[in-house]
Amino acid sequence: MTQRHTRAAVFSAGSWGTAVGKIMADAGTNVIMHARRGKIADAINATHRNPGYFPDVELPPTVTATTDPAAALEGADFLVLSIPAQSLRASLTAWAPHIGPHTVIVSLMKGIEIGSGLRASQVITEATGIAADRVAVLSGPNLAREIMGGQPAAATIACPDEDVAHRVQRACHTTYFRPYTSTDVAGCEFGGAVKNVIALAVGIASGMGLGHNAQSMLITRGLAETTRLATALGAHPATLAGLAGLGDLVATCSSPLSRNRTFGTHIGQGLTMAEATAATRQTTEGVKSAKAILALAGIHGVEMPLTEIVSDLLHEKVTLDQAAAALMQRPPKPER
Ligand SMILES: NC(=O)C1=CN([C@@H]2O[C@H](COP(=O)(O)OP(=O)(O)OC[C@H]3O[C@@H](n4cnc5c(N)ncnc54)[C@H](OP(=O)(O)O)[C@@H]3O)[C@@H](O)[C@H]2O)C=CC1
Ligand SMILES: O=C(CO)COP(=O)(O)O
Repeated sequence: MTQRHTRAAVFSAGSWGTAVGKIMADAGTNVIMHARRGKIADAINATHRNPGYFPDVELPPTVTATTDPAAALEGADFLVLSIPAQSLRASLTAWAPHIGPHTVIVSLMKGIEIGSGLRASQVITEATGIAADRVAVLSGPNLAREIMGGQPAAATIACPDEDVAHRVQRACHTTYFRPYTSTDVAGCEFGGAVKNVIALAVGIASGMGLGHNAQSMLITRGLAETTRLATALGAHPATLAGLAGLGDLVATCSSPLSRNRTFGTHIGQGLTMAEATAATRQTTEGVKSAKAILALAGIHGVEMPLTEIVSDLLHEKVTLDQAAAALMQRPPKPER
């Protein structure tokens, strides 16, 4: 008897969805991408390339595409979700009726929902009624463009059910992609969401012409405030020192491939929010999540001075010089 191939439905065919679709196909899974646009789905089927995001990279033949959510989800072992975090709840309302009773959900999203303050995995369980132990999170230093080029990378896969995390790990393990497992879902998700805000801060500093000392200060103090928030909300501090915390923070804050860092650079160079938004074509989660993260910090009494100043800059409440002065002139304190 021939063994049935594992099947993954990847929603949607943007940068990271396409890269994870390729990883899973390279790991031996049959992948079906759900694209919003028929043009993208048709091109993937006809040319094995995604012309909207990576026209130069050939996808394995086991990657196909559709615009029909029911067809994509039929018989899926995994539903991989990779859309902007703020659109997740509304999208799930349409997709949830097609999710099978045993399908494992894998969230790739790095954002906090405005209004509810929920992490993506929490939005998924709330919007679909699926139990948390069927929802895994994949997070780490994973710039999609590098991974599409076959460059080595690692990530953390977190799920309260270790067996589920191991299943996802097996489905994503390739010669160039090395996933580790964890049960600390909150730690992974806060690491991923807050680092986008810190990458905005580092981009702003870089755009202002500030040097590596200033950028390292922001990365390090950014990690301190990420850890404060995450641990106040139940995360393990070690997770924030791992791939989904420090690892992702370093990659995103250092690389010109990061959309968040690049957006920050535009702001630091003096572009208005409208101009920076117009210059950015892809998802920039930190811009939206800053507000939600700050609200969470307020509720839980956690000090997040960098997130606060980035949020003020994004809402054009302070100038760049005022923001820099406000951070440097905070009262002296012990390092923690
Ligand atoms: N890119 C990266 O390197 C990484 C990204 N991530 C995270 O992955 C998530 C997705 O980001 P990424 O793939 O980069 O974003 P992209 O902007 O590259 O792609 C977004 C995808 O979502 C679709 N989409 C956009 N708006 C909506 C909406 N309102 N409803 C439903 N679908 C929508 C887009 O469709 P269409 O093409 O038709 O517009 C596209 O397929 C984010 O949370 C990000 O933080 C995590 C790790 C790495
Ligand atoms: O999360 C990422 C890398 O791990 C991608 O970062 P950007 O969304 O800033 O491009």
